[in-house]
Amino acid sequence: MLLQLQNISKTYQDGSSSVQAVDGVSMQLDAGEFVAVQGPSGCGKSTLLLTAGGLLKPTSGTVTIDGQDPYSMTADERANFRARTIGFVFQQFHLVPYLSVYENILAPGMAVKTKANPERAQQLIERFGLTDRQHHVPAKLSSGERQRVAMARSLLNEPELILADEPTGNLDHENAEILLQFLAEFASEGGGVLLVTHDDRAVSHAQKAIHILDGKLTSPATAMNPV
Ligand SMILES: Nc1ncnc2c1ncn2[C@@H]1O[C@H](COP(=O)(O)OP(=O)(O)OP(=O)(O)O)[C@@H](O)[C@H]1O
Repeated sequence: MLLQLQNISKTYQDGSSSVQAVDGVSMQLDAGEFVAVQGPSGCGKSTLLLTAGGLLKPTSGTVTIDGQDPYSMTADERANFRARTIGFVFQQFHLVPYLSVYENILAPGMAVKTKANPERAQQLIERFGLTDRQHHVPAKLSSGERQRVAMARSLLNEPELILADEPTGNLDHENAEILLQFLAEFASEGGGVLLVTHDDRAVSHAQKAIHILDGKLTSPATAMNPV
């Protein structure tokens, strides 16, 4: 099993008030699986994804990625483990504005010193149709191109798992389809994909859809269109 969440809860403490964003979520994801978690704004999707990705420690519960608990590691070990194991794709792309396409794609290699890999960055640039754009900074790109850069970057270190937070949120239909097909392809080649979204298009590419409401899963996984 690639990813396992056991009874995950996350409460944000905001002064004297607290918000329970995730409330007792358990789920698992196997290699080769593409699972979509769907729910309305504010229901805890991003919190769940950050927790699953070793970026936000849950208040209680256990996260296991590839047999390891990222929150039992030191911060440095966890950062290295994340960089080797997980690719992240976000709605807002999170590209470094002053780096070129090529440099943005190569950036995660810096986090994993043994894997900095210019050849792989070039292969990804070609695969994602960015050859003519590789020396541009993100501001010169379309939204679809920016998300393809983010997708290429997420693949640099050959992760086992991709975690995607509303990745189609800023894309038109054609670019959303391109992105979702890449995610489906990644899963069909043996990777795991966990996508959180309210976009029905995204869900139709997943093998399973899980619903979340007020921080709780509301339905068991149901089979969608098999990839
Ligand atoms: N850092 C924070 N501090 C306090 N409350 C937070 C924090 N981050 C999120 N929340 C609250 O936790 C709840 C869940 O937020 P979260 O962003 O996980 O939901 P979401 O389903 O991803 O929403 P959206 O689809 O709008 O991005 C919301 O009530 C939100 O206001």
